Amino acid sequence: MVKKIVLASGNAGKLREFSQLFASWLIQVLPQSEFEVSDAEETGLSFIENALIKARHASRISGLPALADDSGLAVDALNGAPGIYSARYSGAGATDALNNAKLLQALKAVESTRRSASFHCALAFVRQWDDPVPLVCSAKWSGRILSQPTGEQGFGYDPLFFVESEGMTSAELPREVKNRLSHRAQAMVQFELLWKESMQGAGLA
Ligand SMILES: O=P(O)(O)OP(=O)(O)OP(=O)(O)OC[C@H]1O[C@@H](n2cnc3c(O)ncnc32)[C@H](O)[C@@H]1O
Ligand SMILES: [Mg+2]
Repeated sequence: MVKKIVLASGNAGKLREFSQLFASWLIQVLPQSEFEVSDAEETGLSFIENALIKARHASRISGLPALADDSGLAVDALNGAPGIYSARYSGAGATDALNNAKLLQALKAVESTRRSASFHCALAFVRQWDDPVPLVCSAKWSGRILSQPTGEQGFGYDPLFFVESEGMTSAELPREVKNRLSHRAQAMVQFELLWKESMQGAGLA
């Protein structure tokens, strides 16, 4: 029975959201920093490939099952950029603020009706580093990119991501609302199903 897993992420915003999303689970979820896991090189070409790379890397170093999240923002008017490069969009020394500034610059001439975008989240879970049957799932969350940052919650591109159904940015949403609607929240719903199915398959639930 899996009782302890490593969360293969160095992103404080993600770790905060996962601690809320895992709150009702009966397992211990430990950040990779507790095992001195270095950041893996994200050499994949898709969110799913990168999530698997990160999960295998954290599991190999920690010796524990590992879950990784690879996520990012795809802007339609930019042909899906920054996509898997979302964290590195503004180059070496990228920060959330620099990434947001670069995105606003790239969309400067694009009118509001053409600023549709989506957040994507891929989750990959491995029981051991070379697990041949990882649990993999993904989800997206649609919105629109504003012309100036609004809101203080969340992280990353949240202050620019306007959620039509709520009439505010994801950085203005109460955290329990983001944790119900977001790409990460939706991927977690799928992950929970896969997890339960795999535990049943193993005769553990
Ligand atoms: O790889 P790890 O260690 O998990 O941390 P990271 O920050 O490098 O994470 P990614 O490689 O998955 O890159 C994700 C990027 O997409 C952005 N992003 C992902 N989910 C987001 C969310 O819920 N709200 C705002 N931005 C998000 C985030 O700010 C990063 O720039
Ligand atoms: Mg990363």
